[in-house]
Amino acid sequence: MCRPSGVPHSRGSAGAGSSGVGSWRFTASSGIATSYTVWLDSSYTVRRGERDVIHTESLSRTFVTGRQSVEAVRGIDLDVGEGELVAFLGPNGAGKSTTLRMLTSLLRPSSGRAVVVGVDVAADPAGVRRRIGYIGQKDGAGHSYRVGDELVMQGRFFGLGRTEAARRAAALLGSLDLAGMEDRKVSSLSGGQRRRLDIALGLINEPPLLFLDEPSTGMDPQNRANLWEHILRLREQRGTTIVLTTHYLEEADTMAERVVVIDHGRIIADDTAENLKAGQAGDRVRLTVPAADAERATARLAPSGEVARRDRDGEVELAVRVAHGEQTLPRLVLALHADGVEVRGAAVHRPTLDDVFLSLTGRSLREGAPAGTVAERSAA
Ligand SMILES: Nc1ncnc2c1ncn2[C@@H]1O[C@H](COP(=O)(O)OP(=O)(O)OP(=O)(O)O)[C@@H](O)[C@H]1O
Repeated sequence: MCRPSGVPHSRGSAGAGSSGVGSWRFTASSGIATSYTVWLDSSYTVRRGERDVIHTESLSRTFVTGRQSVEAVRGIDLDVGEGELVAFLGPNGAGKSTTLRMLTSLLRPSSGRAVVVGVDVAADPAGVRRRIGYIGQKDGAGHSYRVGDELVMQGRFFGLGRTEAARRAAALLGSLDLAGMEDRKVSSLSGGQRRRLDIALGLINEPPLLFLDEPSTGMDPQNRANLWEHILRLREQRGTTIVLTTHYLEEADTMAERVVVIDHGRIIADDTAENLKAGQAGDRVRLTVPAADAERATARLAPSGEVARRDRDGEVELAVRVAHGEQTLPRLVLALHADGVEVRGAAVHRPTLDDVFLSLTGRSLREGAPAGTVAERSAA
């Protein structure tokens, strides 16, 4: 386990109770921590919905390297209440990780402010770190340690008794598909296994506010499901507030109760996935008719909205956006039948978050997504 100097080993300043110590990892070139797990006052209790645990005002970050300047985050205003599960969704380079790193005090904002669990990130970064958990994109475990020892040690640093630390370690190893690897050295684990160990290290202290930067990237579906089971149980049992970034549209759609869509460093939408899909895209009804009936069918569909047409092999597929596809489709089919149109095929396409992004930006989230993430999931 890596423990740089300056990491507080003492009790937290706010809230009673003990605080644990986490591990840090620094890149040699920049000195910026790229992955760490942090500590919290273990007695810090969460009362869901009582207050905002995150509040930002015009939060911004510009990177300047040589003559180049990148406005990674441009004025983010965000409030997250206790117990919320929020996903940051956006294409590569949108500013998700930079936002997360400012919220976890790893990066100083260039302007604006962020208050996390009641503490200003710029004024008291150590105070923020005492109260949160963070699972970064890169591995944070000490490579020469054994897996079981690393986890128990981490639990002990958080102030857990040996028995409790061992109990939680065993439970995490089991549910993250690492059972039987207790005695293996971290360095001998595969990339995916190491990622799961990182997650276990981040969860062992059951922090009240947990940040996860692309937690499931690279995991197979089974391990992703296990991870989510853990996260959701933690939330249910402890009221943990969870903020994560993800490339998986499906993950944001089904797991997060709130999706914050980020593009070019700005929040461009912030709502439940259901509302985003209903408000931005609507359902798409597709009907296949003989080419000879296409004109009549188009005239019938036109009052619902713009009709898209695709010709193929003597048939025409017509598509139109409607508010409630499943209710609208039978009515449309009956009306077309009454008009003498032969309907050869009919389907309702529920919008995805990619449709929402497309409708907001004119671009697909799939463009530029890393292999195995948005592109693959969307194609499925
Ligand atoms: N240390 C840095 N120095 C210079 N530019 C940076 C630095 N960190 C991030 N950037 C730039 O800031 C922008 C936002 O990056 P960020 O990592 O926040 O995006 P992201 O939405 O998390 O992307 P991804 O999904 O690929 O992880 C990008 O253009 C990126 O190249």
